[in-house]
Amino acid sequence: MIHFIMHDLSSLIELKTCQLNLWSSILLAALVVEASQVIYNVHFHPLARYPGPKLAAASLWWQIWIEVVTGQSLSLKLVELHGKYGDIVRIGPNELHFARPSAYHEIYHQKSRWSKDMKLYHIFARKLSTLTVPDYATAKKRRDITAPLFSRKNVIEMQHLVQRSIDETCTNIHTHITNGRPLNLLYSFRCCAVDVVFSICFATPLNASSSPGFQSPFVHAMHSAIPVVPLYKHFPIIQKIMTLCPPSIAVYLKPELKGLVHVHEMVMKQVRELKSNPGALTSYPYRTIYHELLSDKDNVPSDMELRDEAFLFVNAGTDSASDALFHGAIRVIHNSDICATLQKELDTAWPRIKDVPRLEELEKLPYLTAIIKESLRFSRGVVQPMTRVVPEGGAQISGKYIPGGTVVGMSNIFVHWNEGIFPDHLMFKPERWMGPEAEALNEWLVSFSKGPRSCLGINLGWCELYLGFANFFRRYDCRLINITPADVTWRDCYLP
Ligand code: HEM
Repeated sequence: MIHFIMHDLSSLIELKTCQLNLWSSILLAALVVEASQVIYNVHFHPLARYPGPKLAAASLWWQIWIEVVTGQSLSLKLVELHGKYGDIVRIGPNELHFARPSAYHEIYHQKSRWSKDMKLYHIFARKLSTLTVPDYATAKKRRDITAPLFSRKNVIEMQHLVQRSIDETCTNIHTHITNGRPLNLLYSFRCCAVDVVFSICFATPLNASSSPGFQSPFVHAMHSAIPVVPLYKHFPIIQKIMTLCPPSIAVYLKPELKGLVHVHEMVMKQVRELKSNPGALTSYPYRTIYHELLSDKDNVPSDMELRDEAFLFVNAGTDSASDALFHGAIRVIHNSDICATLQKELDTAWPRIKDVPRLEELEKLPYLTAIIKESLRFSRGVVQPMTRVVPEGGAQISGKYIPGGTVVGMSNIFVHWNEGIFPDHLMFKPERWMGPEAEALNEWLVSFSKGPRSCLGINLGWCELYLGFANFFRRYDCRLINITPADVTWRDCYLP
């Protein structure tokens, strides 16, 4: 008996030792592979001759350290790195970042057919949308479908919808004023912008602009979801798990997401109704994205494609426009001379408050136009380098040959903060956009990006900014309470 037990015990020990040996061999093999990869990346990779932190060249963990562990802004870190290493910096084993402004036009140029780098663009849970489709050809087809909705002609026709959301925002602002309560400017602009997207794109009201205190649960949810972007960028698995998580559990884990879940259900309901009964579109008061997306009977998008496209427009159209309004407005309010000059121009062009001018008239106002451009320059838009993949055969960027397959990008702050182009770049100076030399400056306003993947909603964005600034400063005299523009800090999470 004892003999048998001893025998079993020794086989068990042998098995355990064997398992242990197996695990240590696997671990050792993994370490050898990783170490060889690091040696290859640093010394033999085609990008090995480009300067930059050795750790960044060695492994992706350098970016994870910067963005996820220490919570720094990649774009701000890049300012420091370019100061040290020059115009081109290697910021990943296969990634280069550029600082010379002319490189912006070389990467995001109109003739470029370069793909988006999915390491960045998978951060969007909505994979099937125009923004997240990586290759040029597929994206072009997708863009062409909804482009008529965002053409200048259509935006001019539909501007009353933008004005309607602004009027609703102003009614809510009025309630604040009569109750003597201060206004959360960022949230009021966010609510207005999201309502514009809902009315133009879906012909469905969200009524965020009327929410008490502009505390729309949806806007709140969107805002609280942004800081998680760097984590999703580097650990897509976490995002996948969160996407698969049933809404009730997601809300239980993060109650702020309630508004997002509600809107998700709202969008899905509209999508399912239209898929089962496309004829219902004839009862809509005007054309929406669904009219365009469902127009090709031979190529009907899936429910998921429709949902992803819908969410793209909400995401793309909300923060960008409202951030520009916010950053511009606080700077205008902060500087009484700028504010007075703007209000004088608006009072002259818009003498009777009830006769609201049209976009076409506002576009002729030079100071308002200059305010908008300077606000766009200050608001940063998509601040993270929008990464693209250099096609086979390579390309010339910043005077250097860049091999095919390299991921390249440039944050817009390297253009908008360039002293040579924008002297005193940290000062809000609308005048820089006026006068004889100002025309040449337009090429350096890159908030909407450039090239075939630049902003599809640019005309709508401009419309919101013209009507938004004009209405706000024609109707109200404001002052900042317990805050100056310098107090507004930001962190790069794709958007600021
Ligand atoms: C001031 C307002 C806006 C700014 C500054 C802005 C900026 C941008 C930027 C920089 C991109 C390129 C993103 C990238 O490649 O990573 C982009 C793309 C896009 N924007 Fe805007 N945007 C604004 C408003 C809007 C609006 C109102 C809409 C529509 C409702 C919109 C729809 C889109 C779409 C569909 C794309 C994807 C284009 C593509 O990938 O081919 N944007 N926007």
